[in-house]
Amino acid sequence: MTTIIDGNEIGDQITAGVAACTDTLVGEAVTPGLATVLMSDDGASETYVSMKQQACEEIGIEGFHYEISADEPAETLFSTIDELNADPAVHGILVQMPVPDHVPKRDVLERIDPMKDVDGFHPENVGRLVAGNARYKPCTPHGIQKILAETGVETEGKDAVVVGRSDIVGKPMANLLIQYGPGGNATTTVCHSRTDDLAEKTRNADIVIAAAGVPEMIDGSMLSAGTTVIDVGINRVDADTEKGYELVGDVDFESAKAKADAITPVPGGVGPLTIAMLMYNTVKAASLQSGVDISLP
Ligand SMILES: NC(=O)C1=CN([C@@H]2O[C@H](COP(=O)(O)OP(=O)(O)OC[C@H]3O[C@@H](n4cnc5c(N)ncnc54)[C@H](OP(=O)(O)O)[C@@H]3O)[C@@H](O)[C@H]2O)C=CC1
Ligand SMILES: Nc1nc(=O)c2c([nH]1)NC[C@@H]1CN(c3ccc(C(=O)N[C@@H](CCC(=O)O)C(=O)O)cc3)C=[N+]21
Repeated sequence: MTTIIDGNEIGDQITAGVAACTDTLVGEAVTPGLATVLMSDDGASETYVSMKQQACEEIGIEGFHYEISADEPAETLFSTIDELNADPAVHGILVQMPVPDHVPKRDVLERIDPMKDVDGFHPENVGRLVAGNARYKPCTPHGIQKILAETGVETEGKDAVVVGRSDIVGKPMANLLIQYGPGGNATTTVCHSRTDDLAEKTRNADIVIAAAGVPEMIDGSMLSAGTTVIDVGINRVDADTEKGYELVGDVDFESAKAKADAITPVPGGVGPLTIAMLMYNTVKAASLQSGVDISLP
């Protein structure tokens, strides 16, 4: 029997632990605060940002939301970040990616105070992660680590294949998988659009993590029996539904399920963990900035 991993359930468990930490902080007169900044007219980005704000509300984290029109100069975004860096009520800052083409992404990430960088994208935090001394683990890869642990999937000594090398998902995921200790010690291959014979790589894997942004590109024929399949992809494809689209992953769910030992669905797989780990990092940020100790799950 293939296990269909329930990301909503695992996410809820983590969120409950984070909510308890929030209560501890509030009892010490520290209300964790998360600022989200959206500079895009993209519908999907708006959906994700509002989900993040809703999660804050449910847990008792104070949410601050900023919208900047996509045709504003980069300077407008920079000055918003400067204000949030200086605001003691804001412990975490998330600038929703992607930003418009005229805004230099690297300058945005470097502008955020690394102590408030709850995405973990600032070079200082990336460096710490690579050095094995992470402050804020990037939310999606950290969430995937939690999924694997909760599902009882051992990573040590296993062959893991990460499809995608983005700064948000692929690279930090591979870095976590090769760390020493629990959730790491995997022999990790990172594939991308220039990889020759991807199927040969994925067929040799015990764990496949698909984060390419290409609808249903990994199918059952590319997998060996018994593989754990983590589908990060969230693709909107045109469909005759109320919203006019349907969400599909980077994995062809039915054919992959037939081969897999365990598999995450889309939606309801990795996505809820990304949000849960963002709440986790925000509470950690509030603890680090206030000096109030908490024991995160
Ligand atoms: N569930 C969640 O919480 C989240 C989901 N996502 C989703 O995950 C997916 C990936 O996101 P993100 O990492 O930001 O995407 P990017 O577009 O930044 O990166 C995609 C990566 O996949 C590689 N790639 C593209 N096509 C192929 C191919 N045919 N074969 C092999 N590799 C390929 C690219 O290679 P190259 O570098 O050579 O161009 C690149 O490294 C998207 O669908 C996104 O919506 C993202 C974040 C969170
Ligand atoms: N600075 C920054 N940080 C991010 O973490 C970040 C970002 N930019 N840009 C875009 C990606 C994407 N992302 C998702 C988060 C949750 C779901 C999620 O919860 N999805 C639901 C379904 C959502 C729906 O219905 O559309 C699910 O999979 O069940 C998806 C995608 C965070 N990202």
